[in-house]
Amino acid sequence: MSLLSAKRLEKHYGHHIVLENLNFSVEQGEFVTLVGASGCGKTTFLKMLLGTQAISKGTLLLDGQPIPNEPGPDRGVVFQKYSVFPHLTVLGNVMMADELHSAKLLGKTFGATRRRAIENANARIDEVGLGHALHKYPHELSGGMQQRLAIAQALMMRPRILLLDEPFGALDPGIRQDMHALITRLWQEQQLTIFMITHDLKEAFALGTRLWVFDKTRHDPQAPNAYGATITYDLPLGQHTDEALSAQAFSQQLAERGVATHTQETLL
Ligand SMILES: Nc1ncnc2c1ncn2[C@@H]1O[C@H](COP(=O)(O)OP(=O)(O)OP(=O)(O)O)[C@@H](O)[C@H]1O
Repeated sequence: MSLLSAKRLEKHYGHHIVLENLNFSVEQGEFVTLVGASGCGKTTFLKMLLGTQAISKGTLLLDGQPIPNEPGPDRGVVFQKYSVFPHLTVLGNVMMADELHSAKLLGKTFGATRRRAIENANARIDEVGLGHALHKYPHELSGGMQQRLAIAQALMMRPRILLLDEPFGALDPGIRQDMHALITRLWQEQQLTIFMITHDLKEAFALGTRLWVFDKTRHDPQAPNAYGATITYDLPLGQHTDEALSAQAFSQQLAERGVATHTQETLL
């Protein structure tokens, strides 16, 4: 059985059809990169996987069961910005992920349970290379360090699925390379299944094992919200290809077919 699967999945906001006819199955350990024009519904898709947006039609299954319509410890998420709490230290931020979860089950944690949570938080913080910054606040961290913190927070509950919404979009190219190495290491070590939105096709090729392009196949100029985007390309990505060249060739192919994504602007 696939980890995640969808059949004729749709998402509407009122009369606005954002996504339609999504069909896929994803196995554990895949790294799916998602590209598509701004506003085509990529974040909405991640929110359905996270459980903060309900599906409108069709099926979306996790382990063969309808995906719960609330976030759970099996799914972690990192957004481009503002994922961390500004008034909490690095340790406080990562502990918060545990506290939010435990509070739902047991109320506040004490004693041995809390000590275990602190040990767990320290381990996650070390994993992302922030062990030296345990008691710093987010405003004292660089952009890259803040995203490392957001990743540690997302991994605190040991999720199987990690959802990344343009997590490196605001970072400088050099820092991005470091973050690519980090996310690749965590993906491999923790056997995560990752869905990552990016506007950078080179990044999509460099990190993913599979690339999805979201686009509309039907348009009505009189009613722009009548049709939603779907997955128009589902491309397996080789691990040993020249990512930059492959990304450029694919970008040209998209341009020839009139698929508008931001990615072409950066590549062509
Ligand atoms: N909660 C909401 N209620 C109503 N409409 C929404 C809601 N969230 C998103 N939308 C609309 O759904 C469409 C898809 O938005 P979404 O953020 O999923 O796109 P996106 O592909 O992630 O865009 P970007 O690449 O710019 O982040 C947009 O038209 C947006 O305005």
